[in-house]
Amino acid sequence: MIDIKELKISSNSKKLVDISFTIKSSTALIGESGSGKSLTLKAILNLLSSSLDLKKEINSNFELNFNTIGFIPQNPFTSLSSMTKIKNQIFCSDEKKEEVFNLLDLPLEILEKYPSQISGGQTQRVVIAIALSRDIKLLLLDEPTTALDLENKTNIINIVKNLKDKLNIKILFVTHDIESIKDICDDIVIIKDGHIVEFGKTQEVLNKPQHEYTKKLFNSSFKNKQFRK
Ligand SMILES: Nc1ncnc2c1ncn2[C@@H]1O[C@H](COP(=O)(O)OP(=O)(O)OP(=O)(O)O)[C@@H](O)[C@H]1O
Repeated sequence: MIDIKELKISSNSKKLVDISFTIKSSTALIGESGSGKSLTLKAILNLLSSSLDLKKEINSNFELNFNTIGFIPQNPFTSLSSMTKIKNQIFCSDEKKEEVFNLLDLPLEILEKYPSQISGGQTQRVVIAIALSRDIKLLLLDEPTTALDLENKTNIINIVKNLKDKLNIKILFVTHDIESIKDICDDIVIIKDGHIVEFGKTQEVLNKPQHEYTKKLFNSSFKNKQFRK
């Protein structure tokens, strides 16, 4: 379990984020634009701008650092170097490359290609492969489906679901799109203006949201969609 006991971020004494929550297995952090999701991820990754003030206390049974955390960004297209073959952007043994490519259903021929020669969905899967090529214990996903079309979005959601079942890694999935996490994350945390307004088991919160903000968020996300089980 990763216990974020205290995470406070402020800028010139303006409070931007003040939250605490736990990641037992897979947690979704949901909120509208500007609610503080990216700042939270950056703080966990130790990538917060030095102009911001941070108070952080996280308890976990492993050290949170570059080797133990994998990060999947919103836009995979800027993550890869365009002039370098994909095989030279993954730093692990050939056996490990093969293992993660098989896990992500990526053809091995892609290793010999340049990023411009593969599709958007494949690019996102390569970015996930790079994260999994290290022995990570926590996977952070920052709206990983935003830049993708519906088919690739469904694909990535299925892949992350599969990873969760197959690998012993914890997941923190940040998004404003509830649809993308409902089958992946066991727990859900709703964030508004840097504060948690509601949290609980995903299905329970989806079926019976308590806070007005959560209700509004769900209604706008799920207009005309059948999502509750
Ligand atoms: N470096 C910074 N200095 C000052 N304020 C900042 C800084 N970075 C972000 N903020 C402010 O902190 C708040 C939270 O920003 P954050 O980027 O975490 O939101 P978000 O929920 O990730 O939004 P989005 O979904 O649009 O990415 C916003 O009001 C933003 O303007």
